[in-house]
Amino acid sequence: MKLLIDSGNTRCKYAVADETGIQLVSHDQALKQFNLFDAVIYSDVSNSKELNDFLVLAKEQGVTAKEVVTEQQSFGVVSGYNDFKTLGVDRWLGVLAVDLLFPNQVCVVVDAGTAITVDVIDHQKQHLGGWIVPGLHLMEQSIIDRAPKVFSNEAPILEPFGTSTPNALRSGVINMATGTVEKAIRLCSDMNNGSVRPKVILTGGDAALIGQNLEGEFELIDNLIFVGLNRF
Ligand SMILES: Nc1ncnc2c1ncn2[C@@H]1O[C@H](COP(=O)(O)OP(=O)(O)OP(=O)(O)O)[C@@H](O)[C@H]1O
Ligand SMILES: CC(C)(CO)[C@@H](O)C(=O)NCCC(=O)O
Ligand SMILES: [K+]
Repeated sequence: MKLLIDSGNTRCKYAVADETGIQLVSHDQALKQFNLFDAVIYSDVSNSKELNDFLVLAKEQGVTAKEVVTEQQSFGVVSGYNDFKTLGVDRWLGVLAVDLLFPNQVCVVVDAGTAITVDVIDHQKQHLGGWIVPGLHLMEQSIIDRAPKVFSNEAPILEPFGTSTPNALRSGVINMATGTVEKAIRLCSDMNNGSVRPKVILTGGDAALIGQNLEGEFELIDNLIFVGLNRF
């Protein structure tokens, strides 16, 4: 049984993997079950303390800990970055996950967390590169911090066009995100003579919200990064 750890920008997430599949678990559950694991597989974009605590524990108990990092090529998937090491490992894991789940299909992978990232893989396992934009929370907060009259509230409502400041802000940032994803889908279709709509895979804390407002089909895969980690 393996413990998978995704150390993100805002928080660490955990999953347990065995023959039966991948199960998301809390920090406390991971800690409590630690003696059951024979390996820890992790990725880290932020040098988190929480992750480090688990690495210390693994060392103390003689459990192998393997860090997954970006490579020029993994499982036949080729990075689209000029300097492959600079691609975020969370993005690479998302690409490796869709390669496993949807082999030889053009996929647009969207990870909506602190940042929103978009990555594209073609039908020949070639990663084409992607986009990095601020996450929903970051978009809202950056304006609130800089414009004294812009504010949000507990439950802003999405409207076609916002009729209050909180609704205008929320509706605006959601459309920033969905517009970005829809543009990526369109670019991919155009690259295939408009004949193939890519498969669209959403993950991350804000994936559901973006999905609800996105045109066309998509798949929501909460544990996508862990599917990638579990390949190692
Ligand atoms: N408990 C929570 N803590 C932080 N963000 C949350 C939480 N619940 C929902 N969110 C939303 O999820 C987004 C963060 O998503 P996610 O959890 O994927 O982020 P993350 O841990 O920062 O991931 P990463 O750092 O890998 O991008 C925020 O923009 C926020 O709107
Ligand atoms: C873009 C983020 C912050 C998304 O979590 C992460 O993938 C990262 O730190 N990437 C490094 C820069 C890059 O991917 O080009
Ligand atoms: K992430």
